[in-house]
Amino acid sequence: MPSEHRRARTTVVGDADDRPLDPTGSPDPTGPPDPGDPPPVLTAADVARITDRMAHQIIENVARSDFDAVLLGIPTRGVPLAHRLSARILAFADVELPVGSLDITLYRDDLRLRGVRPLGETVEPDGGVDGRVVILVDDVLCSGRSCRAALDALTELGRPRSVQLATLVDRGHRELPIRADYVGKNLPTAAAQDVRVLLREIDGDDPGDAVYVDDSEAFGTGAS
Ligand SMILES: O=P(O)(O)OC[C@H]1O[C@H](OP(=O)(O)OP(=O)(O)O)[C@H](O)[C@@H]1O
Ligand SMILES: O=c1cc[nH]c(=O)[nH]1
Repeated sequence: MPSEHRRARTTVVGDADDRPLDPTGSPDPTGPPDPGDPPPVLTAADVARITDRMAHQIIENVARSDFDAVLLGIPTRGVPLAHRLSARILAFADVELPVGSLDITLYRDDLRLRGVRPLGETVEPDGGVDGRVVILVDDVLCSGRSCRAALDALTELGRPRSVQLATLVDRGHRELPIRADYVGKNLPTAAAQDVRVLLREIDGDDPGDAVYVDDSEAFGTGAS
């Protein structure tokens, strides 16, 4: 298993793609880097297909608001996902939703538990957030604490008309009353497992996009 890649925990989402996963993985080139590694639960082709479906769902929904919506990625991997969704929405609907990013580090309720972390970047989307539909984008939804922190961080940017949440994977294990409006894949997982999302913009082309479910025991802490 490539130790340089982040270990994450998960279960994925939707009007989610709930088709059974192929336990043997797929022949997609996004295979595990080491021969002994388990295959990814989602390959690059799966991630692309899921992203396209989420883009269509967002189009259907924000059309009701005259597309007065922005996508705000939560660092780290929510940011490239937000850009991908915007690009696919442009391709499908010929509408360009502005993209920004929202650093939540200082709003987390576990700052002391997690130790020092570098600050991420907050980038206000073109036109700001006031009075608009803000779609928070993240790669994994688990406890909901990151989303809660994002809602607090968002108050620094303005007062949206409404806030929605899009996540590539919902692994359950919620600790707060938070749900996603757009779920790529529901991945039921044990609490001790980690869902690890790799995206080529952050993690490079080798192996490229992939989602793994790891047994945290096998990898030490289980921290993402
Ligand atoms: O619902 P939660 O339990 O809060 O978990 C979800 C969050 O955890 C991961 O981020 P992480 O804090 O590991 O930071 P990273 O994105 O920079 O890796 C993931 O990217 C989500 O943002
Ligand atoms: O990225 C993450 C966050 C929480 N839990 C996971 O399994 N992965």
